[in-house]
Amino acid sequence: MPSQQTTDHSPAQGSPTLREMEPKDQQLMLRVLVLPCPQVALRIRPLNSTELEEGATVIAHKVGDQVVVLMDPGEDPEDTLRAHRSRERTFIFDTVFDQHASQETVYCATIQHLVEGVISGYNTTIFAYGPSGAGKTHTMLGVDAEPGIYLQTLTDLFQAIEETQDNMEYSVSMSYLEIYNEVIRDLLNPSSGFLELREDSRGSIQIAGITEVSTSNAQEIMQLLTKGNRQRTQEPTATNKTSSRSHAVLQVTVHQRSRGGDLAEEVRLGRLFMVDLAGSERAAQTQNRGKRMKEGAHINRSLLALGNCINALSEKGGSRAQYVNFRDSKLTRLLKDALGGNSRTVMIAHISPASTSFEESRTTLLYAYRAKNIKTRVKRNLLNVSYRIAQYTDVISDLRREIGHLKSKIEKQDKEKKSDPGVLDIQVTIPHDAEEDSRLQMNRIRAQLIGAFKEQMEMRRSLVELENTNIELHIDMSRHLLTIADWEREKTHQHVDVDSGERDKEPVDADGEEVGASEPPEVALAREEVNLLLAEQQKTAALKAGLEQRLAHAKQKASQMEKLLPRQVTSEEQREVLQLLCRAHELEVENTELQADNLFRKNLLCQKDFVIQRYHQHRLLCEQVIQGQRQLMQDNGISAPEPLEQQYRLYSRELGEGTLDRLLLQLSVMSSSLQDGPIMNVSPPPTEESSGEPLGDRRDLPWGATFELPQMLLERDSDGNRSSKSTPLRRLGKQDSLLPPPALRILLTPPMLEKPNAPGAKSLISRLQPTAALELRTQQPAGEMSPLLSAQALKEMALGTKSIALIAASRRCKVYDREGGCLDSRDPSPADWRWPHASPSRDRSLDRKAGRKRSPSFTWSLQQTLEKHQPSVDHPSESQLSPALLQPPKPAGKGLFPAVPVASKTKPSLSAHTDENTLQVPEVSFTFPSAMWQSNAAAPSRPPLLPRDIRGSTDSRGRRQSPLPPNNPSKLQGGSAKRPRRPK
Ligand SMILES: Nc1ncnc2c1ncn2[C@@H]1O[C@H](COP(=O)(O)OP(=O)(O)OP(=O)(O)O)[C@@H](O)[C@H]1O
Repeated sequence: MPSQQTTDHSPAQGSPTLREMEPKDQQLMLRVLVLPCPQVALRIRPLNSTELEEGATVIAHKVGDQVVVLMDPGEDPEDTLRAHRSRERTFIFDTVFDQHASQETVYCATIQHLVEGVISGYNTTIFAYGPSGAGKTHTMLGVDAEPGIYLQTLTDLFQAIEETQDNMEYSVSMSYLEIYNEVIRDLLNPSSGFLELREDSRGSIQIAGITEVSTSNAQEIMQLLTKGNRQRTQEPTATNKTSSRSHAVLQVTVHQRSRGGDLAEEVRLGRLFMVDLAGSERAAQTQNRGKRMKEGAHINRSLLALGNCINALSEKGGSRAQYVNFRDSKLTRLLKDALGGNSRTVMIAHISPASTSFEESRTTLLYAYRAKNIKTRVKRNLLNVSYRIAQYTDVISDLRREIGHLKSKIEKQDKEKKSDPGVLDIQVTIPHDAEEDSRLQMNRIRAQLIGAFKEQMEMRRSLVELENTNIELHIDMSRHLLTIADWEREKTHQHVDVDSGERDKEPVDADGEEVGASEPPEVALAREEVNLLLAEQQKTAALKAGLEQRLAHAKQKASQMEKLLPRQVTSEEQREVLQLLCRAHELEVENTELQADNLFRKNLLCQKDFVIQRYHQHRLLCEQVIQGQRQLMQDNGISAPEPLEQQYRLYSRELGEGTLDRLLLQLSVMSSSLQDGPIMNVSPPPTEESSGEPLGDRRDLPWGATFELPQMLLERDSDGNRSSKSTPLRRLGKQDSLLPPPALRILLTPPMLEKPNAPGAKSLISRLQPTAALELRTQQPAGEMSPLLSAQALKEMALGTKSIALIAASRRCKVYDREGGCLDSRDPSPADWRWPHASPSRDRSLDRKAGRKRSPSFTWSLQQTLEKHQPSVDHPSESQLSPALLQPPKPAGKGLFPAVPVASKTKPSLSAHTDENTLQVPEVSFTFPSAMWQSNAAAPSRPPLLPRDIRGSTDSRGRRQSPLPPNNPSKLQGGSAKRPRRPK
């Protein structure tokens, strides 16, 4: 019996649903959760009356939650000749539902967990597939007593929206269409005729002229759907009395915008497609004639096109490996994103259990099974996010300049008043109606000035917006240029292959034709788009130039008005106007600073999200490559050299421990906290009095950012699960919690500051750029705060920067040297297991390398921080880390490569594990060894951090860690309590 293996992508049993999670965790999930391929479920409907009348037997059997066995009714059990060629098939899906499954069960197991993603800006597609009469419309639409997926999804969607409505502004719109005989009809406005499909500049599919109805609740949508459904083409066929002869697509679009007067707030756009496909059918069986037959042919053609796309996409390498012809039918064009692009997709295949439907069921199962191998790349749709912090810094510096100018004017007036008391006398002698006139004139001028000021601000904002548009166009253009470049490269490769006599390896498209000769349609489209985008860019540039001219003119007018002031108003009134202007400018500066702050944060998060996504993709690719190569080596009996084997074991171990996943999780936690906490303080630097601490040490900190590590970060266990009850001591009770968090790398890209020398901008710019030092504060348990680091301390740390991994590696080697071969007989020779970069010369070269790679960012060892702030503890990092840290590595399972001791988990960065190529995230890196969390800088008398019961505990993979005497520093440090020298 051929069994077809698949991986399980169904939601983990017992894991909390998004709604049950803490809000921060929700955010985390929504950012990190990526479904690598469609979730495919199967639903088997009950036998219907016709089938029973025909005497059909049940041949589709659900086995467990994921397996279905389809028996061949034509098989003769007595036929020994065919005994080994059974047509019985076993298929594994993410979920299998039998005739007893309720609508709710189907919904909860397949769709529910994706609903929250839609409101966070992810695209989601649900489609029902199967032969005619298999139950697709029943699953999607349902009946009043048992509503289907449409209503349940929408109810949950609106509920989720309601729950987050305080912070977000939503607008939901829907459209409902059918594809009948390859034409698109608007089911909400059937009189609009046939509609066209178009691809916008972002590559997403749009339907020109479709009716978009704004709705506010699920019931309203259901009413519209019922109305639309009446318009849907339905006819009785031999297999179904109410057969849908078209593909119906319900599209719900959720626009989400953060509340508040943010200029360039984030706008998320989530699209939910719910597709009830027309039933596939066999012409011979349906006995359709004439119109019905033509419909059937169209349905089958579009489903065939869909099948071809599924086949092409599920080939190894997916859409990159071979050309996927989405353009073959309207259906595939519409579902392009759902299948191979940016969408979380759920396919629910339907079959009848009847023996009379064996062929349909078999082909449906094969079809659905193929869909499981499709890979999609899911990303969140974020719009209008401005990255132009530099623009804001310009505006701020302009405003600051104006404030300075106005203030100096006021001061000048004050001086004049003091030196010429006659001014006062003049004022006193002003007659009453002249005073009234003057007041009116004053009001007029004040109104004019404020109007001019507002106008200027509007123009400045529009300029920022235009600049953003420009950037978006630029990004779009890069995307298309990349498509073209990819194609050109592919073409070159093809030529090279042809030249080297590998012509027969040329890729073929879905129809088996060679694609080497002609350009694929998306490349042609990309070329068209580039031209359009160029024209758009020119238009934007012209608009920008016009606006800049108007702004310059407005500025000139305002300054003329200011000059006229002294002639038109009395000195006291003029003072008032100037003060008012000053105040207005100050408020605007504050406002703009807040916006810049907000943008900076968003920028940071976006970049981090992007890095995570890319990194995740890269990691998956590496895993595939490694596994593929290992398989190849195994198949061909090639044995890898020992060092390579060692590295592979280390790699597998990392994978098992989920180190990288934890890293991703922590980054996401960090970003959640960044969203809440202050990131940068753009207000003027604190004075000595206001900050309450001497300025001496901080004056030279150009970037006064304060980072607070979220408590949550400290309260995560090794699996990333949050434990609200965990306390430092409680955590100590758990071996895993002793594992120090992996390196926390925060990507901080200095904003593109176009005019760094502009007066006023300089201070903000310097604060935006993490170029010199950071004030680092960790949130200690039980409210203890480690002291802020002074600039001097930071400088020292920066000077003495060493990768903690190098220190740890070097220590291990030293300990090994001191212990002089105390490894057991299975241990390889020290040279075998010693970390290659443990030698001082190697250290130096690595350090140089690291320094080169990371410049101008900083990696500093917090161990030094501890040393600095904990002078009474002889060597905090060693006395507080697991004793196993200081042990020579023990051999792993089979004994060739040493088990990485607990200490190795203190190695904060990927680069610390091996000296092979590592993934570097250039920019600012913080390394937080566990000692940081476990130290008590303020109270050196704290009891030893490693309780007795932990010392002999097991590691995360269940291996025994050898215990070491806790209070035998001489043993720990090779007979000397001296601090080991750092590698140079
Ligand atoms: N799980 C089920 N439980 C009870 N009845 C069902 C179930 N699935 C389908 N049915 C019934 O079977 C009949 C045909 O179902 P349905 O119209 O949903 O099929 P379909 O796949 O949409 O067909 P077509 O492609 O021809 O439109 C309907 O009367 C429906 O009520």
